[in-house]
Amino acid sequence: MPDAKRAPDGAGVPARRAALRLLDAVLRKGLPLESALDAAARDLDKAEDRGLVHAIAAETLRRLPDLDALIDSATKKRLPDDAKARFALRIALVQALALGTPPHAAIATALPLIDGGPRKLVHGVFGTLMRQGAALPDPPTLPDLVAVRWAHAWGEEVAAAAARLIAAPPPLDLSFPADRPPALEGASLLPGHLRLAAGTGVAGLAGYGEGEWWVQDIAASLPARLLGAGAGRSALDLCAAPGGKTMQLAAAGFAVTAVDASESRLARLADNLARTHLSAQVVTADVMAWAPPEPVDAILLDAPCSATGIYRRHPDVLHRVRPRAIAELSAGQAAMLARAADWLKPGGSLVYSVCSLEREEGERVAEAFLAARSDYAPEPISADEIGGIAQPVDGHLRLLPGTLEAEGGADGFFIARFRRISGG
Ligand SMILES: C[S@@+](CC[C@H](N)C(=O)[O-])C[C@H]1O[C@@H](n2cnc3c(N)ncnc32)[C@H](O)[C@@H]1O
Repeated sequence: MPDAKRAPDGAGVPARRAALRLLDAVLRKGLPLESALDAAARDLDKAEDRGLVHAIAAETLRRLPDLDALIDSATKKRLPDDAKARFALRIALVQALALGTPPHAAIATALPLIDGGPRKLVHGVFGTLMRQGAALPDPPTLPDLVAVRWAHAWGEEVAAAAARLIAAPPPLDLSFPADRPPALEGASLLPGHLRLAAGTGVAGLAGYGEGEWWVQDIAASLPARLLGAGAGRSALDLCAAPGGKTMQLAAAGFAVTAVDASESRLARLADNLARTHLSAQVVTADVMAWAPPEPVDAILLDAPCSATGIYRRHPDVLHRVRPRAIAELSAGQAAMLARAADWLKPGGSLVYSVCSLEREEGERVAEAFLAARSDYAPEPISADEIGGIAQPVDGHLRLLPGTLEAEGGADGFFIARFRRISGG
């Protein structure tokens, strides 16, 4: 409802209001950035305005501890975390210091967000920081909880690499059938992979409409590769949408059944298959309630997870994923893996993957699975299978920040492969 007392918004203000709503949805309500975007930007029609809203919110989330430290350095009394004045200052500062917005435009479009609140204070803090020549540090500072958790799990150097990788936008990785490389310039780190510069627009790129390739981080392309060639073999792709791995499996020749609980995400999977002229049987179902009609030769379970491994593209995970959620997800992953394991033929391979940087969702799930299932054995992954881009640990792949850093990095992932040795 329009606020009767509020002056009409000037140019650029609705996008900043939407950015404030989006940041509030992530930081106060704990919602994922991507799923909160539509509601937050509901009154913006132009794609460029929505793009600006996303850019402001995502960059604020990447730089939050440093933005807050600047704000705190210039206020006598600390502004509460959820104060509108703090949100408005974050939005103005991130634009002026990281997104190249002229400072006068950054503050002019942020002040109306305060609606009768402490405009003078916000104006004063912003002005002081600009006069002082305030800058954001490089690399950015990780939120304390994440820095401590990752340093504890993986060591200080990995946490430091994660901070370095937040500063630079990730490159654009494409996947395609290995025997049909697209005519594009880029670095190929594996067969069926091409890496293009960060910021490359997808829609205008040659071959998109023709379905010659799909966007997929190189780390996310590894699980399907580990199931090998598919001619004459059946595969279940569990938790499949939007279908990056389904397309890989179909391109490798598997007869794929792609299962996912989300209709909207499966609609994207169907579009992706149509665009790339690949085929799979698509099933809308909860993996915990569904079962296949007969056992299959290969299974890929890309389980729902905290997604902390994709913090570069989805920096909201740095702020909203808490240990309790990780524990709950881990229990769900273990239950899904136990169920899926009954659907594999003896001699078949099962790949379990999560885009998570938490041991609880990776190593711990794999260990507990092997301890509980005498019909399964590890099927160790070798570095040669993945072109040496990472070194397996105990036969599993653990991709940490720092992997391929000189080439632009890779998402954080855990991937394990098991072989069914009996039963079925
Ligand atoms: C990590 S994403 C999958 C990404 C996908 N494998 C790809 O490569 O494009 C996890 C998926 O799990 C699905 N999911 C979550 N819980 C599920 C359940 N109980 N049964 C089936 N799918 C589920 C979500 O809808 C989501 O699409």
